[in-house]
Amino acid sequence: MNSEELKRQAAARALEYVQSGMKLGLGTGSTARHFVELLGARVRDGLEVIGVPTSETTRHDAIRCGIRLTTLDEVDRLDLTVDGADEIDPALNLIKGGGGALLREKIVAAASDRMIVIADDTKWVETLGRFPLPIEVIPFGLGATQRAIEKAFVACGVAGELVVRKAKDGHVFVTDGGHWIVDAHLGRIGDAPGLAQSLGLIPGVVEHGLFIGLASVAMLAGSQGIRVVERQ
Ligand SMILES: O=C(CO)[C@H](O)[C@H](O)COP(=O)(O)O
Repeated sequence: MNSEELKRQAAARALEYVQSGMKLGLGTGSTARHFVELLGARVRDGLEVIGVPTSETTRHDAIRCGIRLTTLDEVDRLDLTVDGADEIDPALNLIKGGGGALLREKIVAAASDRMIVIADDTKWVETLGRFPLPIEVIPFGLGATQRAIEKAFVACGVAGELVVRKAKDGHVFVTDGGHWIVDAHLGRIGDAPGLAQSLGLIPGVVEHGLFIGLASVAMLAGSQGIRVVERQ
């Protein structure tokens, strides 16, 4: 089975948790797109849900699939968010933001009673950090922000290169919120909650891709089937 089929299987399993009447957070990325497409098919069969997309890309996908949309200004809490991840550790802490949507993804996940992470099992790691950690920053004062990030790294016992993310056309990648992303190549993050806290205090850092304590369940698709891991 190829990786797209595995992602679709994980998405299909998450769909089993969706009930009519739910308010849903709709994630971003290739795995989340499978979920949106499968959800759209159920909506066309009569399932009644309303969704909040985590990116402009997902908003367009959801509209194409016939899913009714709302915003976090119009609804208070969401019942469930289903999203992908770049890395998942045994505590269900995540690295997200490979697709650049980490800010809206975190706002939506934090407004949800439950977050299900869907992925193929290559995303499962013992310790976060092999995947470069996305940090969304304000372009103004980038040098000062980067120096503050490096200081936080030293205090948290990690080190690695910071690279301003570029789009495919070679220009700086700009997020849906108009910010930039620096990817931190750390290799290993021993204390992800500690680093998350330190990065959150830096002026100029809008958000970072460490999702601590947000995911309740992970659905990991592999050649042996789907492993469901619940947060302890
Ligand atoms: O965080 C994300 C986007 O910001 C994605 O969920 C993450 O990058 C995983 O993407 P994919 O399912 O394509 O591997």
